[in-house]
Amino acid sequence: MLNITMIGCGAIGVAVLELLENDPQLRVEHVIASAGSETLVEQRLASFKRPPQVLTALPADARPDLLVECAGHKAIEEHVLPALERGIACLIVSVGALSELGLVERLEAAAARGNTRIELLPGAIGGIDALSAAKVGGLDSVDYTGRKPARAWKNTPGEQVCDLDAIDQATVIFEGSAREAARLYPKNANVAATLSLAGLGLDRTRVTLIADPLSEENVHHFEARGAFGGFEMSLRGKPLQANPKTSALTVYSVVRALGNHAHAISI
Ligand SMILES: NC(=O)C1=CN([C@@H]2O[C@H](COP(=O)(O)OP(=O)(O)OC[C@H]3O[C@@H](n4cnc5c(N)ncnc54)[C@H](OP(=O)(O)O)[C@@H]3O)[C@@H](O)[C@H]2O)C=CC1
Ligand SMILES: O=C([O-])CC(=O)C(=O)O
Repeated sequence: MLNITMIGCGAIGVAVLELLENDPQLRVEHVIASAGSETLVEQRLASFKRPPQVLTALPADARPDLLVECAGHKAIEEHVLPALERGIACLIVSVGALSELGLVERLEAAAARGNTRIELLPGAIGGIDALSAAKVGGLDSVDYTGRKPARAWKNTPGEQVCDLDAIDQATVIFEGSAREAARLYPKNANVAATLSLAGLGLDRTRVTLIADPLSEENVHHFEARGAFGGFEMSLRGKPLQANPKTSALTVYSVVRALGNHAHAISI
């Protein structure tokens, strides 16, 4: 059985815990919450058969088999880097954090010192296997468009571009590089960063973000061209009720990745 520590217990974290409850090979022992949010998180976990212990930092003597981040960009610096230094393998969903200059190199150095690994999860998108394989032969272009219902762009710079409550048609709120998208939209452009890191890099991947009042889905579309040929994919994700910014597939992506570490056959 794998002993897991989970960072963050919001929309993704709670849904992952629900799905893992009956897996005898995976056990989340600790959940790391933001300081001051411990009681709230304990309440969220009250109905679980064996709720994980809620802490604000990994105890010095704790040695989980895996640490999985489901919290947000700041958690990478705060929890993932120190865990890697301690030799704990980490899985992360907040891939957009790697858009900060130098962070990729710091994560690699921490993992090398800890003799461990960091795994960037596909989250709300698919096709990362094909895109990163295509990169081996050389890519010419990768274009990504993220389209979400208008409410998913609340409390983002999109509010300065248009009135999200008043728009009656799909409106482009951002065009630029994946690096800039991930910086400006930390809760909405992790997919842009993931596609970039698998493909052409954060500065050469072109990103368009759209607020669409007529859509109920988070639609991720990308097109890649290169020596391998061409590849186009459109994924229409259902948003989580607990957080309309986040697609349900992100939860399943975490559960799949953890299962692949624990089960005899991985796919
Ligand atoms: N790769 C992908 O495809 C996707 C990635 N994501 C990433 O996943 C993150 C989480 O998504 P979601 O669960 O929907 O968001 P929620 O806001 O519902 O939950 C995040 C939880 O993490 C907690 N948290 C935030 N920072 C820290 C920290 N430093 N240490 C411990 N806990 C922390 C928050 O607590 P509090 O509010 O009390 O700080 C909150 O309870 C997003 O911010 C985004 O970066 C999301 C969707 C798709
Ligand atoms: O969940 C999604 O649809 C994608 C998302 O928020 C992100 O890319 O950060």
